[in-house]
Amino acid sequence: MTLKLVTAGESHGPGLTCLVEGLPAGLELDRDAIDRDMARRQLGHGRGGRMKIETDRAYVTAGVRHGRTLGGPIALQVANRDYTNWEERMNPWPVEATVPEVHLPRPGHADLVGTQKYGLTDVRDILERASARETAARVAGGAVCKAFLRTLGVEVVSHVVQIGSVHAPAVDRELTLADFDGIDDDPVRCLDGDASREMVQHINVQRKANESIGGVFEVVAFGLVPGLGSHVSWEERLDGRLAGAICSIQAVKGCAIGDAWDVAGRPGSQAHDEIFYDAERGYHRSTNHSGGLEGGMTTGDPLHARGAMKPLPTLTKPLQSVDIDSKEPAQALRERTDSCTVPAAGVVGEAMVALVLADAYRRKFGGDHVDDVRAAVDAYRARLRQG
Ligand SMILES: Cc1cc2nc3c(=O)[nH]c(=O)nc-3n(C[C@H](O)[C@H](O)[C@H](O)COP(=O)(O)O)c2cc1C
Ligand SMILES: C=C(O[C@@H]1CC(C(=O)O)=C[C@@H](OP(=O)(O)O)[C@H]1O)C(=O)O
Repeated sequence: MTLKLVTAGESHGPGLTCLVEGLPAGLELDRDAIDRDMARRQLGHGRGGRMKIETDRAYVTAGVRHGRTLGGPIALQVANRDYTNWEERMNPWPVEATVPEVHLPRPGHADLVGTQKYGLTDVRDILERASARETAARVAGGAVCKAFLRTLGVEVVSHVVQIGSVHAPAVDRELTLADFDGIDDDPVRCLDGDASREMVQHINVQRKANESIGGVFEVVAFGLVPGLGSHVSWEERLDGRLAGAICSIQAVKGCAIGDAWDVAGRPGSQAHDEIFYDAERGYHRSTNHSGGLEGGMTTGDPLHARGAMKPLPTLTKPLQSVDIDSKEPAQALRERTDSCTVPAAGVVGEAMVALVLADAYRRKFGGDHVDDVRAAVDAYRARLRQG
């Protein structure tokens, strides 16, 4: 049994759809919890004018009855409020008006290579689907995956560790779920108050200088069983699945599992997590450099996966480009834009990690009803406790 998530929709079209296929029947869903994640993705200092227009909600149109999943595909719909301002330009059907084409590709966006690949002359035919508006649909589906994980004792959270050149101080202990209480009240979703203030300042300064800003977020998952994923084939190794899911987020260019970049420069004796055993705790480790993954499998320690985001491509002082109609030099398209979305990307990262982990639970434990899954997980945990 595997889990699939598919999205459809354009940034300024009528709306977005997410289909989640492969969850068991009987899973209780909390509408408010789903919409909380939708709202969290819209937050963060550095967002642009579009977020003042949208108030995202996920409407369930299939796969759920009276708050419980039925075992079939779940369909979630998110409306684009902005569509009313774009109805002529984005109508699915022909319109009377002449809609001018966009011919100025932005360096760093999908604009140029998309028109080349698909043989299109209007950059809008590419940018509408390339836009990270699509992540609203992913977060709706991710919230359903989180509900599944929550019934198995797993929580997925995130925080921002870098904005532009400002880094949050390293934490020299394992984070706990309690550390994340109230993090959504912070304007950049950073755990350190001083760093947060500096990050906000940095965004303000860069935005004023017509710049966009990237950074790094970290997703942390608590409460996992050891042994999700597998060492036996490259496709089953969870490191690869997580890195793929995180790097699939628009503008994310790198993923680090645990202390990846740091341990690359250390001797082995300072890179690995020594193993201990006592009757009460069973096997355990006193450090977590591995980020909770060894041999492509979860160790049972908190899972840490970071995503490095490049600065957003749309600039208020545009870069050099070429008009794809006249082939003359021109400045890139200047559009309304966010200046920094690392906090939002962290929430999208949660959704993608939740999808990969929920899929890993489905692969390992199967089950048609959520009670069957819980029973299988409990039996597995009991076996591990026996040593
Ligand atoms: C939540 C979120 C919001 C984004 N907002 C913008 C934006 O306002 N302007 C922009 O140019 N890029 C934005 N991006 C990034 C682009 O969508 C992304 O750079 C583009 O799709 C090209 O893909 P690539 O950078 O992965 O190559 C955003 C990304 C995320 C995750
Ligand atoms: C709409 C969202 O993100 C958008 C992603 C995006 C891009 O180019 O990726 C460009 C901006 O959209 P617009 O062109 O309408 O201002 C962002 O606001 C969202 O996150 O919901």
